[in-house]
Amino acid sequence: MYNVLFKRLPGNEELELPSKMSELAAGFDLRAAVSEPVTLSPGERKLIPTGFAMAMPGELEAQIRPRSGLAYKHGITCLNTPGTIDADYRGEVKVLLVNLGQEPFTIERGERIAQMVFQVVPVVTIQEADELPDSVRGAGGFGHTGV
Ligand SMILES: O=c1ccn([C@H]2C[C@H](O)[C@@H](COP(=O)(O)OP(=O)(O)OP(=O)(O)O)O2)c(=O)[nH]1
Repeated sequence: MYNVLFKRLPGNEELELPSKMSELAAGFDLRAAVSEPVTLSPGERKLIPTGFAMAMPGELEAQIRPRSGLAYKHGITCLNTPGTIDADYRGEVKVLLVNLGQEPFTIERGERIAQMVFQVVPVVTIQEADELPDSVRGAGGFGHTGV
């Protein structure tokens, strides 16, 4: 169990904090903190504020992921999915949405636009090496086993 601190940014006191829509949902839904409705034309991308900043334990990251309903029905997704929120980031969490649909899409204040999933990040050290251990795959990749 991890405890994450959320701080509402000024002007967003009434906005609901990220929340799970069911007990076992993996993601906390994020709400748009836009001051007025924002429209994304087809192909357009915009950085949408969430109205909060946070502090999580150092071993965690948070991933910003699209909501499947918005993607399926309207072609709205996160351009940089999954967006990475670093444990030491104290700025406002933002969501980079893009409209891959055929129609303009308008985002209203408070609308659930994406979800945030927390993950433990393994501690990794980088060690330079002249040789790498053999493996069955070797250097094969990018479809070398067939499509
Ligand atoms: O969807 C996102 C992605 C990132 N961030 C914030 C939190 C994250 O910790 C910071 C930096 O993100 P990232 O490392 O992906 O960006 P960068 O392009 O490498 O920029 P930087 O040089 O600031 O690390 O921006 C968001 O609010 N939303």
